Amino acid sequence: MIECKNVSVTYPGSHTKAIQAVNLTFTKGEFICVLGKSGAGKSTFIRCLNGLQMPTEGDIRLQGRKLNSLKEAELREIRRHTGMIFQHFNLIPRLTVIQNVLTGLFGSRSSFKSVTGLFTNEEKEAANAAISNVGLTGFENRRVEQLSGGQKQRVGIARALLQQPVVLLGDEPVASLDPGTANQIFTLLRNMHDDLGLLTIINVHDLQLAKKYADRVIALREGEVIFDGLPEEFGDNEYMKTYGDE
Ligand SMILES: Nc1ncnc2c1ncn2[C@@H]1O[C@H](COP(=O)(O)OP(=O)(O)OP(=O)(O)O)[C@@H](O)[C@H]1O
Repeated sequence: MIECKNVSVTYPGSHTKAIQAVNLTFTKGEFICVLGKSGAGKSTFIRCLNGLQMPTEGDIRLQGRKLNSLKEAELREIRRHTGMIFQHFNLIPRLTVIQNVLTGLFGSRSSFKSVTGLFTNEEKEAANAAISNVGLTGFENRRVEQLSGGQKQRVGIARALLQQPVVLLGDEPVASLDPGTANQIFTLLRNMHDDLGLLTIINVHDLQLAKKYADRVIALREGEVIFDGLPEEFGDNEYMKTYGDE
């Protein structure tokens, strides 16, 4: 479904590669966690997968289509079916839960309709269904700034759900949450993944979460893939290689 061939990214003005020569294939149905120290390249990699960051070398193909040769409109179409959730939620604090969830439709609407906030009853019903799916019924008209971190991330997930995603990407979506809430969010993501048959790829700092929820673990170190395997194969040696100081 997604194929990365020799993918490297060098940021302008940098002498080192944020990710280097990454060769990976991801298929529908896989729930993958990406591990690595701060600065290992996890965010850069995730951003490459929805075309927010273009590789400076190599190719990424999504369902056979090469991302770096697509026109902006085609890229938008791909992003429309790629849900993305973030560490800091990327919500609009002064807007309500349902207004934030409806922004998930922006990718599929004309900019005029988006800014004027005209949504059909059908779209509002779909948003309410997504809100119910993440357990936030009753909060539809609450301003997001009044919610807890876990509730905010549920809004972020509902927004992604409304996009009817094929691929779900997460950039440290539980890094700002306490361990109990982080587990609840991962349970929700895993259930959603299983119900919808998604490809899910999530960056995470917490190895225990990766081991508990993922089918496959990938570890990056200084931009290189140093582990790609089953969670149970990621032992003490792999931990040291990923997080150790040498
Ligand atoms: N916009 C940018 N411009 C220049 N360098 C960048 C940019 N974004 C990231 N980098 C550099 O690229 C490398 C990888 O960063 P990246 O954010 O992808 O790592 P990460 O594993 O997600 O880290 P963290 O866990 O701290 O978010 C780092 O050395 C970082 O300083």
